[in-house]
Amino acid sequence: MNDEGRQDALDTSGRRLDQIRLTGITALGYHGVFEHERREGQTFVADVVVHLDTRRAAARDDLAHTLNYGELAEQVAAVLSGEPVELIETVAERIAATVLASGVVQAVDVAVHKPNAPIQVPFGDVVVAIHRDRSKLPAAEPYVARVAQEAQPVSRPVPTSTATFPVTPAPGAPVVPASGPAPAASLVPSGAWSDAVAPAPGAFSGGPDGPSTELEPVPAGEAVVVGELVTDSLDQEPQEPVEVVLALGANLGPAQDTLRDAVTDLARTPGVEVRDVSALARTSAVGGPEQSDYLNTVVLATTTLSPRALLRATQAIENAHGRERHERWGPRTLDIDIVLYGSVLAVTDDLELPHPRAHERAFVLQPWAQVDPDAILPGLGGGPVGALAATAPDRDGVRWLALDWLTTAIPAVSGDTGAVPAGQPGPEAQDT
Ligand SMILES: Nc1ncnc2c1ncn2[C@@H]1O[C@H](COP(=O)(O)OP(=O)(O)OP(=O)(O)O)[C@@H](O)[C@H]1O
Ligand SMILES: Nc1nc2c(c(=O)[nH]1)N=C(CO)CN2
Repeated sequence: MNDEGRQDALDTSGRRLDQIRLTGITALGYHGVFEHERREGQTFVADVVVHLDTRRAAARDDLAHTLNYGELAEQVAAVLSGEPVELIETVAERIAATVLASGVVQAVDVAVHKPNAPIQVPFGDVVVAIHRDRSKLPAAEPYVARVAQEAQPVSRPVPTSTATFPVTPAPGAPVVPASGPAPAASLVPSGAWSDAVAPAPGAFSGGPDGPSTELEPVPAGEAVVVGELVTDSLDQEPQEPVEVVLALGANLGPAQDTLRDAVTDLARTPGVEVRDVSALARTSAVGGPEQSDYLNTVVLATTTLSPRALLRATQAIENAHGRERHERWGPRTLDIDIVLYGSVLAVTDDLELPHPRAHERAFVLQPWAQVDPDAILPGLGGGPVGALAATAPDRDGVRWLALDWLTTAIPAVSGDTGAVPAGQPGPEAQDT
């Protein structure tokens, strides 16, 4: 909380986000529990604080990279005067959902005031104030004004991508040249790979003929723009479940328990199905300050979430386990990296696929090779995972792999940090 009682929102690196504040948006609305409130209406007032990174907009002096406060005011007023509901809590959720529908917004504070509420004692104001972000999503759908619905959605997403992204267009999907109109949400067709993004060979052990990632087809009749910045396809849900590889690590607190709970959390995440979990590796820390050993594991899963929704889900699990970001590669209660998302290769500000350092990390490659001996890592520096593990610079730092760690406490993993004397294997551990 800051001095004014508002909550500061942080970016994924733990830094305070910028804010756009809009206060005193006023409209006549018909919300309320009582019949006379529904009939006569009354004044509702909203204050909104939008948390986002405004640097890109400022650097380019371009409204397309931030939230237009004029549109924001209209959207909020449309919710206030829109479809009546009983509770101002619901009104606040609707406003939050509508604001968060913009891809540039990371979090939002909403306060809804009802200064003339039917309260039978003298009072100044009654306010419901909420904070919502991408890990605590609003309990409402974004609001779309009825009249505007056909012509233009009120909550039009703002393009956020920094790199094009490979998409296999559906057979017969229309592709128009760069001069075509830019829709709010469209896909970049294959054949227009940028330097940063290229098609990858099959992921998992499927090799080149393995599963490929098919994202949503371009709806018939919808235009596609080549080369322009468009809504990022990393936000698009796949048509079919996609195989993903997640690397988990922990070296603060009860690391074995945390990793086991994190696997359970992943398995409970809607849209994620855990298929297999590797042995637990005890590894010496790579990079960063001097710190205790890590416990590492690799989870094979399938997902129907978009790449970025999966990132949000894994970050929410990290946060739920007390993840704090102080210094690069510093000690942590829990880290979950997305090593692979199907055959997708992408480089954007917030998500890189495959994980850019997976190919050189024995603490990822060894447990991965244990659970999937035929696995192939696509992309730059990629190759058979077992071979990469054998030559990775930190290979000697992998001390042991414990097989039954999900169901059995590993006696060698003791104390708060999970640290054990160097080289000491657990009872059902394999020396590496
Ligand atoms: N494939 C990926 N998986 C997870 N995070 C990613 C990925 N690609 C990019 N990121 C971004 O990396 C940022 C930093 O993540 P994190 O703090 O976990 O890094 P780290 O674990 O300290 O370092 P490293 O990325 O080397 O493992 C995240 O906020 C996320 O947006
Ligand atoms: N052994 C080990 N070293 C690390 C790890 C990790 O999980 N295990 N994670 C890091 C940043 O993600 C940096 N260094």
